[in-house]
Amino acid sequence: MKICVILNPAAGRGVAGQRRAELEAALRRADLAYTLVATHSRGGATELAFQAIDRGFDCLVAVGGDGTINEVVNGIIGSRQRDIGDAKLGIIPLGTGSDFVRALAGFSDGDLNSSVQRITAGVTRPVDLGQIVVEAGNQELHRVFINGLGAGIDAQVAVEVPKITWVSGIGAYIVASMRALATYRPGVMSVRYDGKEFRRKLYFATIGNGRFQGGGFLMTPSGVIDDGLLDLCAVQSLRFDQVIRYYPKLIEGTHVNLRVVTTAQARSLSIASPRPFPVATDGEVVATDASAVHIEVMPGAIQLLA
Ligand SMILES: Nc1ncnc2c1ncn2[C@@H]1O[C@H](COP(=O)(O)OP(=O)(O)OP(=O)(O)O)[C@@H](O)[C@H]1O
Repeated sequence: MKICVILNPAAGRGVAGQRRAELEAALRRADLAYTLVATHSRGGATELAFQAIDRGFDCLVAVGGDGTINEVVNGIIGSRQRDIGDAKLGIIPLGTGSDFVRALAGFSDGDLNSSVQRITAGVTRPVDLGQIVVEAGNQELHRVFINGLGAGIDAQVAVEVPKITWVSGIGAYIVASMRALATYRPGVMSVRYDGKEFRRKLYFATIGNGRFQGGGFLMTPSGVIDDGLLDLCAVQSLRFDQVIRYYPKLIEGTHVNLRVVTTAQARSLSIASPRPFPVATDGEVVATDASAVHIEVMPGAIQLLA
């Protein structure tokens, strides 16, 4: 295995960068031959993944949070589709939310030694991905996600977070959620999945491959990352008092029993609205003015060192 470690020093609010020396010591202790590259900007991990695969690396290790994993996975799938090469995915989770690894047994955010051991062991398992086409303005955006997609107010939170510079960390997410709640105007959305359809005023429609989103919310409790299916959780437009009452249910996943919530499992889904809506994948904003997003499962599309 020719290993390229792709580190996002900004992940985990800079903790990933601060732990670089510790990470390299763990990799050396494990006697792993590797090349480490660090990202320099947003989206940088996708480009670094392309370059690594082009240079013959067949194992890419994403060091960071869900956004970094997402960028590396997009690099792997993009390279495969363009016949440049292919690679397995390793993960060393050093993120803020690290929602994807929450669904994986044995993974623990910040635990460098056990993450490195998993890469040394070299055992892989196939994991599903979601392939998306977003229609926004005159553009069609193509991406894949590994953990989940948000359309509506949950994506609006991802839009608001970077604007809040006067509070850091989790505080920024709380303020961003408040702002999104205060400003987001839910529109009528049409949701189609495997031949069924409903049209309703929605707060958001979330698609989960994994189970957790938004930094630990059990959004799609039936999500299984290798079942060949994606899980839908669509929440109707709510009154403020309902938001307050229902919000805690997201932590345990009991929101799925509410009448205002529609859940389903499907291989292919689409979300459309005459009112432009934001879309985020794996916590990163893809578009702020989408009119439609089409989502298709890619069963077992990536080999994860697990
Ligand atoms: N060198 C860099 N400087 C600033 N931002 C970067 C850099 N490299 C990558 N990024 C961006 O950092 C953002 C956050 O990365 P990531 O999602 O991995 O960490 P996180 O937000 O702490 O974790 P999580 O998504 O699990 O909560 C991504 O949008 C990514 O594109």
